[in-house]
Amino acid sequence: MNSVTADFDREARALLAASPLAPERIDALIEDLIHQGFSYQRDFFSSALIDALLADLERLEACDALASAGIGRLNEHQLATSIRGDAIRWLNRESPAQQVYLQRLEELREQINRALFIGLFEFEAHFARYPPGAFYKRHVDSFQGRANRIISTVTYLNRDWPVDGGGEMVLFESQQQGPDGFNPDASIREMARVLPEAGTLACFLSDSVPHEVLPTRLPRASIAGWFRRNASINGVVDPAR
Ligand SMILES: O=C(O)CCC(=O)C(=O)O
Ligand SMILES: [Fe+2]
Repeated sequence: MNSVTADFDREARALLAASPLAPERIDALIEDLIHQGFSYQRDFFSSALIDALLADLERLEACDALASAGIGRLNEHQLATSIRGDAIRWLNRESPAQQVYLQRLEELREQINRALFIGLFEFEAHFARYPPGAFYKRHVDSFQGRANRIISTVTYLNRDWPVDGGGEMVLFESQQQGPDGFNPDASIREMARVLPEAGTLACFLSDSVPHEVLPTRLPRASIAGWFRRNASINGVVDPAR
């Protein structure tokens, strides 16, 4: 093993030891998911892991490795930014922080599978940075019937987020989608408003919980992720992303 890989492994081991998940918080999250279709848990992740993830995101930003997020088939830039204004980078285990984060989410995946028998089989996630003024209009993360994204997760990385910082995620009452998907203009009841505070994990059902990100006043950092089930469309296995 060369010294670079040795350093990487040492750092990953130290971070892993510093960031255990609390079993009772996982239980609480799963209970909420069963009863209300969403959950958010403050201080779910240790400061050590959150700080390492934020440092990783800042390193990626400094080398211009984030790209404007697209939406489905719309790649017209202006149209996309009228719906969402974040820049993203997919996690790929390139740093100890990403490796440890993905390992913790793997543990969560196993626990959810054990409790709910829903056969989640993989997790994909990206860093997201919302510059001041950016938002993400109300949407659902997957289409019913074609749903391979089953449970959405959002982890926030923002230390000392002020109450007037904006950028809250608003969760709306679950809705059944029509044949054309979810109607973005229907009026629906707000269920929860989540501050993007460092260490908070939010989870919700991907195909039935509409949500939005309110305009942020400060630069806002997060990791959006999805537990997936394999979906095959017309016999073709749907690839990740
Ligand atoms: O960052 C958030 O609070 C939610 C992001 C989101 O809805 C998404 O990326 O699909
Ligand atoms: Fe979303």
